[in-house]
Amino acid sequence: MALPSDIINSSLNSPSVLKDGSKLNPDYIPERLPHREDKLKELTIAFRDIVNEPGKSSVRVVITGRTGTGKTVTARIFGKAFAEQVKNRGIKVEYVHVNCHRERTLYLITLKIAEQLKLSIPPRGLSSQEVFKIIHEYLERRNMYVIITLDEFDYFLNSSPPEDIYFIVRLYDELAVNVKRVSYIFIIRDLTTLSSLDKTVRDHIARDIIEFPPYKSNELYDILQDRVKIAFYDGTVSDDAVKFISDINGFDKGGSGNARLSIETLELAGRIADAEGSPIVTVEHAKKANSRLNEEASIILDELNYLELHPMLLVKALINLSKREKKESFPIGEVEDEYSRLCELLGVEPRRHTQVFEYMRRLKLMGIINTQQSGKGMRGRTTLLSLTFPASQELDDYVTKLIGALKNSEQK
Ligand SMILES: Nc1ncnc2c1ncn2[C@@H]1O[C@H](COP(=O)(O)OP(=O)(O)OP(=O)(O)O)[C@@H](O)[C@H]1O
Repeated sequence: MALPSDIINSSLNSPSVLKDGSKLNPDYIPERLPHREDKLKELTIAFRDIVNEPGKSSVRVVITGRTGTGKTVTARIFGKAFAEQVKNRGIKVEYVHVNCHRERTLYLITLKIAEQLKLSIPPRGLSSQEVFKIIHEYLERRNMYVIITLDEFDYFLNSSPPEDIYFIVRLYDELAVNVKRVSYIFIIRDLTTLSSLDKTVRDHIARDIIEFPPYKSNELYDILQDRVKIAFYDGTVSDDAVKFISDINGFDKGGSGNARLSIETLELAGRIADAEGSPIVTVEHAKKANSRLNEEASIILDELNYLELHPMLLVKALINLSKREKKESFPIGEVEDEYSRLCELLGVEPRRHTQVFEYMRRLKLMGIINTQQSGKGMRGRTTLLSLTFPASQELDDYVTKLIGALKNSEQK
């Protein structure tokens, strides 16, 4: 039997298909952005007034789209490249990227902006408004402009007091200045978050909306091939493996269109090939990686087997809405309406509201749905529901089949 030290040594020396795994890291910023060139163009057009008429207006752009559609990476690449290009034209622009999920309050967001501008702020005693004033004075002194991306802005809208939302978006009502130096990119996964906001606030956010559609399989293929070139040794990844991953995830083929998940699958396929001592990543490795990553989803499929008819119809209502409206979360009222419609179609009596509420609570405990409060707009809060997994065709078929079986057994 081999000694542990021998095993460790030989494994440390064993060859790998990966030349540089960091290129598959979710935070890695690639040099090229296949299939997002048009979005870079749209962003440039939206922000070109900073160059044409500096200081005249504060640009606001919303980027929206499902998870893994390249919203963050595109904003980052745009910001950096835009700042570099306008420098050649004599305009100083800094790009700042803040994740509102990590920086959960207005105060923390403001500090993060100051930190990225390399501005030192006294640790205590200042309000967010005062920090913003310091930031603006700093920009003014240096005759600079800043593009601030507020990523996962949904979280900020859903969890902040209205006065903080008001402050950040209506900045120039609060700061008495002539030259507008701050512009924003708001990244919002689900646009329904905006609908609960007061119109005067909403109009300051949603001026220009750029949608990022889920990727099709040929698009994922190009994105993956780019990563294969920089992360793997030449010729170590079979074309079939890349094709399999892009087909399984391509939105046009019933997948979620998620580039992050596709890259993650590619990486895992590489690690599986290494673990098996294979010099090539084959389609089998890609399949294994895919099913490992889908294990969680399959646990959920198992859970679905135990649902009764009415909670199952609520799941189906959410699947229908997600597919029809190409969004992820829906106000509870909308889900109930779709549920009632389904009941009518099936000729069953819909359950009362309180009972539906109870089912939703249970579905949440089972990890099948997520609930979230919508923003505290003037029109009050509402609960937003979403599925914890993509509403794929496969899942839809599965749920439809289960509903049919439950309906039949009820009739017997
Ligand atoms: N067009 C593209 N070319 C190359 N890589 C891409 C492209 N689109 C997305 N990616 C990569 O896919 C991953 C996910 O992208 P990103 O984080 O930008 O998605 P997102 O839309 O912001 O997702 P989320 O809503 O979950 O935050 C990252 O590793 C990113 O580099």
